[in-house]
Amino acid sequence: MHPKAIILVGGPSRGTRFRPLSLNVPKPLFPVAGKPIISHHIAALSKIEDLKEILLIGFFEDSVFSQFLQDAAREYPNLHIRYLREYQSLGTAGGLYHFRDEILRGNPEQVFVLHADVACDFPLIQMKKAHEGHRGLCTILGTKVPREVANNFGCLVAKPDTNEVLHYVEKPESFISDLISCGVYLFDCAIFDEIRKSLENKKGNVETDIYGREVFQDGNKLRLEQDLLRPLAQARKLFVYETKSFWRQIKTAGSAVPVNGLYLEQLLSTNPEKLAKNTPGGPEIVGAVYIHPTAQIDPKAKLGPNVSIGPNVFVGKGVRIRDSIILDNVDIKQNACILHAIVGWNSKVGCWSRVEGTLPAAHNSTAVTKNGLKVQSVTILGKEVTVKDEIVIRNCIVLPHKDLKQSCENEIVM
Ligand SMILES: Nc1nc2c(ncn2[C@@H]2O[C@H](COP(=O)(O)OP(=O)(O)O[C@H]3O[C@H](CO)[C@@H](O)[C@H](O)[C@@H]3O)[C@@H](O)[C@H]2O)c(=O)[nH]1
Repeated sequence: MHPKAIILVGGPSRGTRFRPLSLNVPKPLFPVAGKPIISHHIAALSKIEDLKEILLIGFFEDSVFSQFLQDAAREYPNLHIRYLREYQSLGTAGGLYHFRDEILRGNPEQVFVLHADVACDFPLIQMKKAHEGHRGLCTILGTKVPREVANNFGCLVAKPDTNEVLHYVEKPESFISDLISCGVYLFDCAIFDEIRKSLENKKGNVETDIYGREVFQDGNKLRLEQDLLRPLAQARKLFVYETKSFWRQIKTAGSAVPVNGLYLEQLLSTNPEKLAKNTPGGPEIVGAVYIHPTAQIDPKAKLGPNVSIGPNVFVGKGVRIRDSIILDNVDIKQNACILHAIVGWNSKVGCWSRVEGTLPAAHNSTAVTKNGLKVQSVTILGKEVTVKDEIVIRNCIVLPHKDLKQSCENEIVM
């Protein structure tokens, strides 16, 4: 079987919850565990036999992905990776339909579709095996989540013996199931006939643009979930493959911290040579820590677990960093402490200062409630923020280019 793959990368307007980080980098390219979010998708896809082509579909400007595509071509010379731009947001299935000729070129039999904003170990080979063992048109990756958060996702009710999906309900109002869709699918290419059918059902909402292309009237995008998966479940053509391994959405900027930790933990068991080690005369490393080769870490610093340090970062004597992402060119002066935080590009943290979020993030949430108010549990410093010596920044989001001269807590610093 010869499959292709699509990564739905979305577009700029959807990155608002990812602020302030999305002001400087589109979310799909934000680095977790030392590489852009979608590089983790591509690494998993590269292991599928006979998969030669990956299409990123979204509505960012073309230039956004050009450097990334050049780097990916060097890393995966056998994969053809391209970006296809929707002229406007067409919805999660609209882009698939719009680019159907590109997708079907070369007659693939199957197509993987992956949301860019999820993190997991992408058990694609196992999904493919399961898919080829049943008569469905789609196998969807599912996972169990705590009951109280299940309604934020696409919920699945499946037959336990056959994994056939009996009901699919997108973000239901009341509890239906704790088995949810992970945003990772494997479709037979016959799915394009189903998309055509659901398009015909929406016919009243379709117009033809000046180029003769079918477009959906604004607000009537073609949605993979409601317009395709739900009817597929009704027709008994949808099956679930449940993962017992980690899975997490990346919606808010703060959610990058736990995702970074999950990918680092995965590296610890699969490729520990990519992680930092304790060496004589080196800094103290606890658990899974990634350090870019160009970063300079004082031997008296202590890092980890769950820390990623980007290129050209300088970490001074006595610094303590845990559960954090430190982006390129950051300068952390001696005895500073960074916990549950993201420190943006070119920022500076002064001596003896603390930049911290108070709690490890709960499952699929980075907000905690204090006196009835929602506060951040991760502190995020945007690009080029300066934190003066001996101050404490706790549970704050700090927009780029701010100069913090006094301590602050539970604030959005604009
Ligand atoms: N190309 C393109 N991509 C899009 C568009 N709209 C969304 N996306 C991409 O599609 C993915 C899903 O985004 P949302 O539409 O925001 O859906 P959601 O709230 O994340 O929920 C979806 O994902 C959950 C798993 O993370 C599912 O549980 C849920 O059922 C649903 O499929 C993201 O990667 C997003 O960038 C679009 O118009 N065009």
